[in-house]
Amino acid sequence: MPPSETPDDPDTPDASVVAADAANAADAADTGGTDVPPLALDVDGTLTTPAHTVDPRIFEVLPRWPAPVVIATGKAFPYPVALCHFVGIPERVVAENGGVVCVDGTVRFEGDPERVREAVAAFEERGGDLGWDGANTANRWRETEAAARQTADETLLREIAEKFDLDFLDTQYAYHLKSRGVSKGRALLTVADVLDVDAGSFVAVGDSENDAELFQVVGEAYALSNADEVAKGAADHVLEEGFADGTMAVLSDLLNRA
Ligand SMILES: O=C(O)COP(=O)(O)O
Ligand SMILES: [Mg+2]
Repeated sequence: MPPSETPDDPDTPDASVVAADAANAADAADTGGTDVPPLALDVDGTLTTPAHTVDPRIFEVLPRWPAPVVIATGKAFPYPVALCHFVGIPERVVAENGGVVCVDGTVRFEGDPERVREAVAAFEERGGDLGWDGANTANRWRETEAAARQTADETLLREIAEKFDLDFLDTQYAYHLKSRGVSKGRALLTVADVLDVDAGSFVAVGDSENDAELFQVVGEAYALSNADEVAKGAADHVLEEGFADGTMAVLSDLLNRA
């Protein structure tokens, strides 16, 4: 098993130590004395293990983080909401690559879902298959864009995206068709506005081309070692560690710096 798959690898930060540092920083924040930044965290490839499961260390650290934590993902709306719920942090989420923004009791939608529906219909008319099973949980609750399994016909999807003036994204986990201009970055500006926090004060961690615009609006951006070239090119720092190991290393470092 490679080191990045073992949560208690001695080279990666110990969750209880980072959680204790976060709790101490939260105490300091209560008395106005910490510079721990707000976070914008991608999910797949960032809070997960190479086996696609959520790394349990985040359950210890994120609830104690002394500044806002925004979960920013390409997944459909219910997934990050459920993650926040079960981690025990406020529902501050960007879903569908920026198509949905939910923060502190408000929800906003971006993009043109009708055009995406038409594009998917055209894709299917041409014999394309998004690749999901009958339950279609990947798209069932999707409000603004469409996701396809990476078994889907990429060439045809790209052609359809072009024809309908949509963006095609490959996140390493799925293909997406989304409205142009919609992005995790634009969505974070909305979140920051609602929270009345400067977007430039956020630190972001991510792994794919759908994180590139996010990296551009935050103050400091980290790409994990498992990131694609677009994400690495857009980041301020490229980490040696991958997946949640890398994210934990960033969080530990941010607490030590504050
Ligand atoms: O839904 C995807 O394709 C990837 O999701 P992510 O943005 O959380 O990595
Ligand atoms: Mg990702």
